[in-house]
Amino acid sequence: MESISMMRSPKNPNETFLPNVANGIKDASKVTIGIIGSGDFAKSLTIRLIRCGYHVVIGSRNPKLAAELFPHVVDVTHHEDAVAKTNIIFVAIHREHYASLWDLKHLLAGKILVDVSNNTRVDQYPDSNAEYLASLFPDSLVVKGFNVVSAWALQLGPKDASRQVYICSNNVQARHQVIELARQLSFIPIDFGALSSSREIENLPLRLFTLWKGPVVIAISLATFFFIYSFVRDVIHPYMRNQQSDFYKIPIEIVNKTLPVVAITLLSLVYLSGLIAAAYQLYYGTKYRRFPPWLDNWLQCRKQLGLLSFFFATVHVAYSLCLPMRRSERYLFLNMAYQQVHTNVENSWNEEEVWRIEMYISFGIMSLGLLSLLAVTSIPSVNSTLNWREFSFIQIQKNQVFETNTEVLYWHSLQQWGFTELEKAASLARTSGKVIDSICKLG
Ligand SMILES: NC(=O)C1=CN([C@@H]2O[C@H](COP(=O)(O)OP(=O)(O)OC[C@H]3O[C@@H](n4cnc5c(N)ncnc54)[C@H](OP(=O)(O)O)[C@@H]3O)[C@@H](O)[C@H]2O)C=CC1
Ligand SMILES: [Fe+3]
Repeated sequence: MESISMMRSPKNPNETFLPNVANGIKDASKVTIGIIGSGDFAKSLTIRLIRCGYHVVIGSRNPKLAAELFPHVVDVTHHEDAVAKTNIIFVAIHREHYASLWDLKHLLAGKILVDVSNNTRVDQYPDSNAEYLASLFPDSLVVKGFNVVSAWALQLGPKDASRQVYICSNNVQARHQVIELARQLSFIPIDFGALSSSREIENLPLRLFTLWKGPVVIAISLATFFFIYSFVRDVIHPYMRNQQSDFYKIPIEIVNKTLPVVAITLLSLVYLSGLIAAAYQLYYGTKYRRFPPWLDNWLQCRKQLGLLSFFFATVHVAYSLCLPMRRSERYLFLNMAYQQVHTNVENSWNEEEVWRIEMYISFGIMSLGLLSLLAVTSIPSVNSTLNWREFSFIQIQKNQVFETNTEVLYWHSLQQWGFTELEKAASLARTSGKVIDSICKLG
């Protein structure tokens, strides 16, 4: 079968490798892909390439030993031999070993070298691994890519893992060939432009929930604060004052009091950032001025804050549904009934209280429904089915209804907490927010 190795080796590095295919790699069965290294990544990539119909040649320091690890259809050979047989070579070894390929420099000239390496720390070296490879082999066409897929994900196939791969190179043709190859391997390639982006691509797998850190810390801090406040107010205070032991309230009641306040506060933080951004633009009279970094970060975290709010609200609903199941609730209910009989009260119906609670519960359920809708539309696969107008409709219209519900619930929560002063402050903040919002709309 014809392989790339049989083709003329290009003298000019800017020349395309696959002269018989105008738009990159078209017929996989005629293409041989080289891989240097026989480790985990090399093995998984080989399996994926073979499944997609490619020929694979492995370059190893010890081909005899390495051959046992690969399917028999794979050509496992020495580095020189492997490099001579192909024009697209994946460098599946660690950065520290790049220099060991120095002797192959003349053979690698004009060939595409795909750097798949990762580091163990963000910005570990002054230059990225791909830039370092390019500096070692200036006559080769270095392309960065595939480092965000693990060996495990490569083997599993496209079903169970993230499909996006980020690709960059200073040579446009080489970049497009690797992009086409990624597409044929069922990945979603994302063109990151020049090789200078490789540092960013190499840092991607090392990021650990970057956008989640701030919101999670805020949520935990709020939860801790409100939990302690509630514990002191509803358990410690009655105990110190009347020796009344209400410690049974800790696992459910105190937790359930904390959850909705955290949910609503987090949701307020989602809207507050937008209001501050609007005020900032009004103050400077332009929308072209960059927001300060803290506000920029806050605006970027809105989705995470919203989802955390949804989480707290959902858990609150589950806790609330369990409230009547508790043994303590049954005792309290019976005691209340007895007290009523004792004091000869036939009907303790309180119209105002009944209406208030009915309304709160109804608003609560509606808010949760709307919050679920917002959470669902923030899922990328759902989000991508909406056009910009539909998305704004859901975000703006639903938010407005939601804000009204939230206000009622906020009021209810704060009343429960006895935050009279805070209540006034919150009301003032909301009113000023609305004024700013209206001015923005007029503008
Ligand atoms: N494993 C993974 O999930 C992922 C790995 N990567 C990247 O892929 C590259 C390979 O990773 P992985 O396969 O896990 O690593 P392994 O340690 O499993 O394999 C590395 C290979 O490098 C070769 N090698 C070892 N020492 C030297 C040396 N001194 N000189 C030349 N070659 C040497 C060996 O091949 P031989 O003995 O045949 O020469 C070895 O099999 C790394 O850069 C890694 O960052 C990227 C994404 C995910
Ligand atoms: Fe509630």
